[in-house]
Amino acid sequence: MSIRTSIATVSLSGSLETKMTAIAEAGFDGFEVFEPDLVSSPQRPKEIAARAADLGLTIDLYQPFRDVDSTNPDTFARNLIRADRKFDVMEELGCDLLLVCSSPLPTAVRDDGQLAEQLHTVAERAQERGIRLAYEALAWGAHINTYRHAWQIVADVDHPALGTCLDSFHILSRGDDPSGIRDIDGDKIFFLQLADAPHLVMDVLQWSRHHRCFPGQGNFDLGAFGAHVVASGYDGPWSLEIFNDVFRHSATGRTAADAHRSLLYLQEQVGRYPHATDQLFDPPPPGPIENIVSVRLASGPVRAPEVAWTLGHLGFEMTAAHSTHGLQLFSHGPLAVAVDTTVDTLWTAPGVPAHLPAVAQIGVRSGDPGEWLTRAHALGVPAQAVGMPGTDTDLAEVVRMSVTDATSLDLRSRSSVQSWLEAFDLVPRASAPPSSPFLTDVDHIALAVPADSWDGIMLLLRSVLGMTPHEGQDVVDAVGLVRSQALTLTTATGVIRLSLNMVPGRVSDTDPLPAARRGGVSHVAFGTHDAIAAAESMVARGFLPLQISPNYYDDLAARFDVPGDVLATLQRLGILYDANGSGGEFFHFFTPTVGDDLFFEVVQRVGDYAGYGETNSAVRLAAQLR
Ligand SMILES: O=C(O)c1ccc(O)c(O)c1
Ligand SMILES: [Mg+2]
Repeated sequence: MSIRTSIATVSLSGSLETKMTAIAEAGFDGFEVFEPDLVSSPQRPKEIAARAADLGLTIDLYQPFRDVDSTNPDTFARNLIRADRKFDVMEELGCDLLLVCSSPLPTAVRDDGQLAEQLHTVAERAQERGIRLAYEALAWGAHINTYRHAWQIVADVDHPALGTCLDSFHILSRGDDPSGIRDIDGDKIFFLQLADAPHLVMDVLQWSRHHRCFPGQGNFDLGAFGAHVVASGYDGPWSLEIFNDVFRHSATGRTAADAHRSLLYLQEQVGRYPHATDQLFDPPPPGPIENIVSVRLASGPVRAPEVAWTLGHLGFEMTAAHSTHGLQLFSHGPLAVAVDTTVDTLWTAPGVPAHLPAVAQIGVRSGDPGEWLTRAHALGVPAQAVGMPGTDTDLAEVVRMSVTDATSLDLRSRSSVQSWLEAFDLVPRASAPPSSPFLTDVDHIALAVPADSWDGIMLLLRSVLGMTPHEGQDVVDAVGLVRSQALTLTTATGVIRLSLNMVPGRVSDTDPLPAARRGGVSHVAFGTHDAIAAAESMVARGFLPLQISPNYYDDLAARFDVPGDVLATLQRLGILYDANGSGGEFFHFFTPTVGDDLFFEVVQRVGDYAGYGETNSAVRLAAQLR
């Protein structure tokens, strides 16, 4: 037996029919009918039931009610009549579980005894119709707003047709301790709703109605939460109830697929706790992984010279070109950057203009890409084994998955990295690579992602790869706001760091803002042991440092004890600085943007500095926009 998966129709966009189809295709077992979806549907409840059955879906819960109890006797009497009519609908739907939320109204009953009495009355009537009630505490309920209090009332009523519904959002948003769930009789938990959310400081009702997301997309510890639920003995469906403004207009099928993946991922998380049930989905573990070994940039023919020129400043030299694929290989010490100069290499969604240049491919070395393929497929990610053009590389040597519409992640075996390099003309276009390389590795890659792909990408990186998200960041500057989120993965050979950037909201392509602001800017950051020496070498190659405001260096002098001569050098070379208070330091500098949407960074980490110089982002953006 496996855990049954379910999702509330409110979590998806489109008509009820569209939602049901997507829910079935994504692999769910059932769904919750959200009242407005039913009321606006042209299908009668019987037809909805028939369609659900055709799709192999059960209707697990119906939620037409938020305010059953009332201090006004007339209102309560009217609510009972309303309940009877809704029981009729449920009979036709073939659904026997009704959600009852704690009332947020001023007329909510505030006396536990009276509330128990009213719920008992409704439970009696439900039982006559073969229906059960699941009572849920809303975080903003007028009187009942904690799961413990809701459970207390349910225990007091002690009626077979009344149980409780747990919703992770209402519990975790309040900072409540979920461990008390272990003490609830699992048979009396009639339903489980799961939602994640990003940490936000705002009114809890607005937070709930607009910013919930799927498990693995936000900041709640749902693994621990799920372990408490398992310990209670609950064995009903795990259902997603996600109110999210972006999902309301995103592609239904893609959101449903992400939703289902989130429940698989959550089960894997819960399975790491002791005494977890063997009903939990247990995907194949992550494969071996090392570091980023190659980057492929889509530049197109027009931007190619500009990209080559910038890479030249960074100390890269074009060492080879691909005979048939329009690829140029730039090398610097151990680093390989392939520049794709063809016109058709940037895949974008229909109607989305291809901004160039872009990070098209990130190559990561793995001892066994095949293991990643198995894991990705188990989690429903359409990863592929690909062959290298011009080689007879074994197919399982490279495993590719799309991260964004424009960027793929390639897991490459050691031999495929070699054959990838060998696929280029062996006749070098330039002399030997620079004798003393000053860049050591790819420190991090930042990808600009569209707002409606953000949550799906987070889930992909966290679920399949097991990356860990860090505190998100909003960078506000003269022309708007960029949200950024770093994720890391500690590997056998170091740390893979990716960061996602987006400009929240929809900005049209005809917007007078600089193009770079439409979706944030991507960048590739190379590591160095000595940022000052690296910058000097680059200046010797013709690099013009970004002009950073002198005010920034005045501020540095005020915040840190940087010696005056070092400060003068940093300023001359356009190097920014940060320190973490425990001896860790960070030196970094940037190229201007190449085209509209890409730049490069050089970073030096000292000690245990683990950040990205986030505090300097606004200064960097201002300098690049000038
Ligand atoms: O926002 C609400 O009103 C609402 C309704 C039903 C739920 O299960 C819930 O968690 C929230
Ligand atoms: Mg709920």
